[in-house]
Amino acid sequence: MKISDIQFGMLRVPLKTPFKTALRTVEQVEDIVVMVRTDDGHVGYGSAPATAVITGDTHGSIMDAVRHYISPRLIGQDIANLNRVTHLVQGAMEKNSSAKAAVEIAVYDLWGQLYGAPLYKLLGGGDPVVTTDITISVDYIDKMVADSIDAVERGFESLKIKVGKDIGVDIERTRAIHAAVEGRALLRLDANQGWTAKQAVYALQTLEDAGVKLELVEQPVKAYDLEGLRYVTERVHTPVMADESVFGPMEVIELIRMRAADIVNIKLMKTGGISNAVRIADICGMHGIECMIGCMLESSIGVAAAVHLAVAKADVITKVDLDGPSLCQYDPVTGGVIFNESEITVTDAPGLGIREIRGLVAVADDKAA
Ligand SMILES: C[C@H](N)C(=O)N[C@H](CCC(=O)O)C(=O)O
Ligand SMILES: [Mg+2]
Repeated sequence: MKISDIQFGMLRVPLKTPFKTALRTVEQVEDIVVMVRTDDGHVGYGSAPATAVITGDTHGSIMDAVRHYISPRLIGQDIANLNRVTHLVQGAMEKNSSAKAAVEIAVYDLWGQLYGAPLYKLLGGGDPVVTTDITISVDYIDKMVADSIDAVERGFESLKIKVGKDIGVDIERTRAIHAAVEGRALLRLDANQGWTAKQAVYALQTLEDAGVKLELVEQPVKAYDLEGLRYVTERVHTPVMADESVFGPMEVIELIRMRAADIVNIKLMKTGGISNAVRIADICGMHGIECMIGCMLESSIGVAAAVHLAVAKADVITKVDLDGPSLCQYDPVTGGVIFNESEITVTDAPGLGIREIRGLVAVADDKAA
């Protein structure tokens, strides 16, 4: 099974409600879909959103990276040599993690198809169901409380509450949601870099003193501020999770060396795909550090790959934030992973199991090769 061609499509899916964080507001998912074709007629699917404020990647940069740097190295490569192929993807250029992720996801899809096995089984197997949280966008307090109650009534047992806009209002937001859901859901805060280290300690200690128990706080300070992250981790009882501060394995090793956080958020769009995500899970497992598997605001194509990884690495990946598809008005993908609110189930279809993607629009000059 040799790679013969790589093509693109654009997939847009409207959200149920705007997605708002300290970094951005988005009204629809917009993914570049990568289709890797082989000489024996198979196609592997991958995708990447343009999360420029986090990864630096745009739709244009994703397509340019695949077209001019990654694709020329892959044409003619045999999918059976998975490690060689992923090595070529990772070494094609610096950064551009979303482009690398989209291609790697498609390659792993083909690897599963080659052996007629679902990806999670090739990655080690596991129980085929995972439970995700759901994001509560940062907004007026009443709106966030209403969204939280609605999510709990829909069966979500963990809420990922977006904060990081205004420290005083963030404390009030969290207290109001805590009071409204009355222990019916775990509360995770994600400040998306919106606080200083001192603000974070103040906010978290205030909430702790008020009896607001949080499962964790995600990325309280700027991505580059590892000292600040450690400052917070050392001063609060609430477990601190690194998200934007860590992309690949080397950054995770440094984070662990510094003891800067308690938990690591693995996202395929940061790691450049599955090969480095597996490495991170293994590094964290060796050091007794728990991981969350997260996603960007993206469609069920890329998230499906993250679900397979979560199933196979459930010993280390103990927390799941794969709610991208749940935030969409519909799932354009047929086959593969089944997203049903908080419950996500992998099937035993080969690879990712994707049979059809509705609404995929061709992009001009779509040939990556
Ligand atoms: C969608 C997911 N629950 C989430 O919140 N991810 C964000 C970044 C998503 C984005 O801006 O596209 C995060 O964990 O920071
Ligand atoms: Mg985050």
